[in-house]
Amino acid sequence: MEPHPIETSARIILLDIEGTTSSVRFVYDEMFPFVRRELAEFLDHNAGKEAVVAAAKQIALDGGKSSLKELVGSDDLSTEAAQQKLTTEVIRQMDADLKATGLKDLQGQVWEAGFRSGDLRAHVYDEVPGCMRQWKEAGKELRIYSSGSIQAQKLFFGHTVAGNLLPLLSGHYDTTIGSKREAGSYTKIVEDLGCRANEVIFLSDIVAELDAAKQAGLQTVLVLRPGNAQQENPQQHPSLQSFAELAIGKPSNS
Ligand SMILES: CSCCC(=O)C(=O)COP(=O)(O)O
Ligand SMILES: [Mg+2]
Repeated sequence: MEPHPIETSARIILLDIEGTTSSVRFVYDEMFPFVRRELAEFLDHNAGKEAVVAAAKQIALDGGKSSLKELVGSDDLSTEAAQQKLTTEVIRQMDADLKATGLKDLQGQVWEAGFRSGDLRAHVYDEVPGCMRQWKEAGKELRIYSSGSIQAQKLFFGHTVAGNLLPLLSGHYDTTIGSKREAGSYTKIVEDLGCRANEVIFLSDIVAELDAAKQAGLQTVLVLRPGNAQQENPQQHPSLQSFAELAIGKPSNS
């Protein structure tokens, strides 16, 4: 039996990445292990860069320290000892699967070499590129809201298994605008977009994120992909297994 389409007249389609456009497995089996493997060498070559020190400072704060100095014993990362202490904290935060801004910033910087060399090619589900193109041609604006940093999002969509999808995207949001589980973050996104909340439809694999978006007045859709974590109370949101089930441009009942 054909799945029932989800009809929406939303003008802006806001997409999550992990578990929505792309498989959780790619992130956990390829992207995160890349960081664990390459971090020490990355720090060896890049520890003096302002962007790396800025991420390290945020990692220290996100980890409950008052400063970088409290975490690594100095205000910079010039010594091997400081780099090792930072590495230990990064691994601790990754083991805890923190979606913290500093960790995501540093991960994005480490992934850059992987995406540019071709070691990493971002997974997207088969129908995703075609649907994104179709939506864009129909006049919809496509944007990303992910815990992955904006830099990482651009690398990701610029280097997918289906080629460069970045030109299809009109904008990006990450946790610098706020947590994906807080309604206020979606209100800020709507303010940035300069539209009404119900002109935006948010697609995600996580009910807590959709609850927050719905509270802010956005339309929401739960994306069910193989390997996604089981969600509690999913019935609050319409759901789909493929982007092809989203029927755009039709009257919305929201
Ligand atoms: C380019 S995003 C890499 C994956 C990642 O780090 C992440 O946290 C994705 O989380 P999402 O909010 O997209 O579910
Ligand atoms: Mg997700």
